[in-house]
Amino acid sequence: MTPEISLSAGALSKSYVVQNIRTQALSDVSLTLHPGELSLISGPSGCGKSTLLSLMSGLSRPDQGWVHALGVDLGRLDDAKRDAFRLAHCGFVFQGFNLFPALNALEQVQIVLDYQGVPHSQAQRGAARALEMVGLGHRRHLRPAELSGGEKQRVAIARAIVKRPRLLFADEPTSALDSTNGAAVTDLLREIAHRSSAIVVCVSHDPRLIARADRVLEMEDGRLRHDRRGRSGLSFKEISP
Ligand SMILES: Nc1ncnc2c1ncn2[C@@H]1O[C@H](COP(=O)(O)OP(=O)(O)OP(=O)(O)O)[C@@H](O)[C@H]1O
Repeated sequence: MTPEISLSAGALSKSYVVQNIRTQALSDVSLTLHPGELSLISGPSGCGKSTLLSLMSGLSRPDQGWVHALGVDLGRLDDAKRDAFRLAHCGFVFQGFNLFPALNALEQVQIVLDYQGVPHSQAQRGAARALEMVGLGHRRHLRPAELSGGEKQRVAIARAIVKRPRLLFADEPTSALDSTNGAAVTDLLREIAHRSSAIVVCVSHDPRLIARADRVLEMEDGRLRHDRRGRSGLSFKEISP
C-alpha cells in the first residue's frame, strides 16, 4: 500500500548555544503540510525558516516536539535510519545549486539514480525525463559554466525530483536569481507539487514569491504568525502567539 503523503509537526522548539549565549530559533511551532501544494515559509532574516525546514526534513533534531513524515515519527529514528529516510523520500534544492563543474546536466541528475543502484540505461532515461520536466531536455549536454543561473537551478530541481520524492524541500531556491528566473523557478516548484501530488515546501524571504505559492506560512521571532492561502487568497488564519 502506498503510504499517505503527510508531513506534520507539533510543538517544535529549537535553540542554539554559541559561546554560552542561547538563541531561541524556534518556539512551539505546529503545522501540517498538504500534498499537491507549494507551501512557502516566509519571514524576515533570522526568524527561524531554515531551522524549521531542517527539522521538518529530518536534517536536524528538535529540542522539543515531534515531526511525522509519511507516517513515520522521525524522532524515533536513529541517525542512520533518518539518513535512509531522507535518501528514499526527500528531495532538496538549495540556493547555491551545488552542481559538479565537470558534469553535464544529464550526468548531474543521473548520478542520483546511479548512487541508488539503478541500472545505467534506466538511470539515463530517468534523468532525461526529469530534465524534460524542468524544460531543459535540449540543454542536457551542457556543463554548469555553460548554463544560466535559472537553468542551473532547474538542473538542481531535476536532480531533486528524479527519484520522485514525496517530500521536496527548497531553501531560498531563488535568492541567486533575477526576478524573472525566480518567478519561473517558483512556478516550476508549484507545478511539481500539483503534478506529482508531492508536498513541496519552500523557504524564502523574497516577498515577490508570496503571490505564486498555494499557501503562505509567515514566521516571526521563531513562531508561526500567519497561515493563509496564497494564490486563491480565500482563507486567512491568524495564529495567536
Ligand atoms: N547552526 C547555528 N548555530 C547557531 N545559531 C544558529 C544556527 N543556525 C541558526 N542559528 C540562529 O537561529 C536563528 C534562526 O536562524 P534560521 O537560519 O533558522 O533563520 P532564517 O529565517 O532561515 O534566516 P535567513 O532568512 O537569514 O536565512 C538565527 O538567530 C540564527 O542566527
